[in-house]
Amino acid sequence: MHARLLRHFFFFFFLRQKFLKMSQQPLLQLLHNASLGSLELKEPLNFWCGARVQARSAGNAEPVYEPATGRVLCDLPPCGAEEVDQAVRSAHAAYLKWSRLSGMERGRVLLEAARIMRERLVDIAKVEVVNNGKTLTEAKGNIHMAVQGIEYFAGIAPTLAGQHIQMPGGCFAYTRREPLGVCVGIGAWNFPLVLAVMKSAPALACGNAMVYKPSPMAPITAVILAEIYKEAGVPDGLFNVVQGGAETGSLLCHHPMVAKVSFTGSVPTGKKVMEMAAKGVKQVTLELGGKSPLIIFKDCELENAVKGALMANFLTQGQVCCNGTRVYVQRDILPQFLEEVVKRTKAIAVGDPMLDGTRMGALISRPQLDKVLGFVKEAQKQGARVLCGGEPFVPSDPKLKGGYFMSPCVLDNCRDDMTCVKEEIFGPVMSVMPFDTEEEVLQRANNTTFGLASGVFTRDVARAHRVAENLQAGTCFINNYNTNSVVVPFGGYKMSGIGKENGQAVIEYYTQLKTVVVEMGDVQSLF
Ligand SMILES: NC(=O)c1ccc[n+]([C@@H]2O[C@H](COP(=O)([O-])OP(=O)(O)OC[C@H]3O[C@@H](n4cnc5c(N)ncnc54)[C@H](O)[C@@H]3O)[C@@H](O)[C@H]2O)c1
Ligand SMILES: NCCCC=O
Repeated sequence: MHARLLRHFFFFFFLRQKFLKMSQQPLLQLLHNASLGSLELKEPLNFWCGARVQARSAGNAEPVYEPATGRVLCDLPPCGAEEVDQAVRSAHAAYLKWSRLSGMERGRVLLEAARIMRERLVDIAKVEVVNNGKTLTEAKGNIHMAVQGIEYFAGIAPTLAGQHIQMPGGCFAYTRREPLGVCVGIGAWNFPLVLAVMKSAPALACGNAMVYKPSPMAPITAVILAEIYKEAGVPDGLFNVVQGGAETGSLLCHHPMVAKVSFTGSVPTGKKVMEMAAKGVKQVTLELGGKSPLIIFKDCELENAVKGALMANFLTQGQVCCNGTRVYVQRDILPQFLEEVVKRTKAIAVGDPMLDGTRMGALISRPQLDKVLGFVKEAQKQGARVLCGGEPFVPSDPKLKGGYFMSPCVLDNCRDDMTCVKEEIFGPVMSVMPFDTEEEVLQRANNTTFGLASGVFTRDVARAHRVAENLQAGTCFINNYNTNSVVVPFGGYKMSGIGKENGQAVIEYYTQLKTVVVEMGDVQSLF
């Protein structure tokens, strides 16, 4: 009897050890070679104090879907006040250590993180495909961009410096660029890892800590990033992930130990975030939505303009904030433009996002798909003509039958007052309109509350720069579109946002400037 009990004890002890060992494996190792239709997520997706953490309560858990199949990947319980507090406190403790390192030391750790991410690029990209539905080709490009982002800010870290300012009588002042403290990042679902990196890499490079909340629709790769940072040598607690939706986000925005909120998402949520941050006089960066104009003049190189319009509308199933979805084409070339753009849109291979040849995967969710298809129907009712696409698409592979696919759509006969031209659709729908003069098109292009991006195709150099100057948008692409880069500042005008991400400009948004004034003589007192 005694021996049997002992055997049982050792058996369960062995199982427990095995389980503990498993749960300590990096998430990516568990997801190694992720594939569609098979991934099951049992591991916790929160991360603070340097470890993955199970949410306290499984209540209110929301399903996370695999967009290409419609399968449930996991149920995601949201973090509550206690968990948010733990994550913020863990970030604050790490910030006290990290902010004392030199920029060179911080940069070295970030470079190691970039090296690890590059080594695992394909595996991470596959997880992004499973969770987001975008094609593997695009996901690989996204992860490559994330690696570059970490490398870029690793390089910026040692260059952070203040100014020396001479004052009368040999006195002088100097400025110190200091971190803010605990920064919160809140992300959208369309570029899950890229957005987490675009916020965390500059934040960490500047000496801050971060608590990041991914979108509950694409929660996985942020945790992989947390594990990579840890492996690279950041102190435990420096980068944390809390999962949840609006309520968790709002707890983060209100937390008194948070110095800044960097938010990426829609305009309505951005307004709420700004209001919440205002209560604590916290800094905000808002990267919001857009309805960007792309202007194609008759003197353009037509083939490039057509390719540019496709790149401006159909990457990531059209779910890109800066997409040029209002395509203004000078009347003389409209027929040729439409013929070519429709031919190429019809040729876009929609389907299994893991396959090399696929160029369009699945939209993020069933409601998003329905919403986008609804925009197409509404456009038709308002007088637009569907030249191609705009229909649900069912791939032949039975595994993908429940996926959220649609055929990319080109709308002609559009007018500026139509819903499809005024509102952000966030799906693969291009609205095309004719114009006659430069003055007219600029007025129409700027007649919007958005101001994220814009584009112009012309061979006339003077016109290109004149149009770029007069477009009210944070970015203007000349003779291409969506050629964003980590080295170039990105951010919106008007209701599309406040602040910049990427490029050196972002340093301004993750640091504060302290002025030190030095007297070299005696105090001249009036009293
Ligand atoms: N400008 C940019 O760089 C950029 C980049 C990507 C996406 N976007 C925009 O994001 C939108 C699509 O993303 P989405 O649907 O995830 O946006 P969303 O506004 O619904 O959600 C964004 C994030 O905010 C969180 N959130 C929701 N309510 C909140 C609240 N009350 N307090 C705090 N957090 C809250 C969500 O959980 C999510 O993490 C589009 O408008 C797109 O243009 C902008
Ligand atoms: N470069 C990432 C821009 C994301 C917009 O949706």
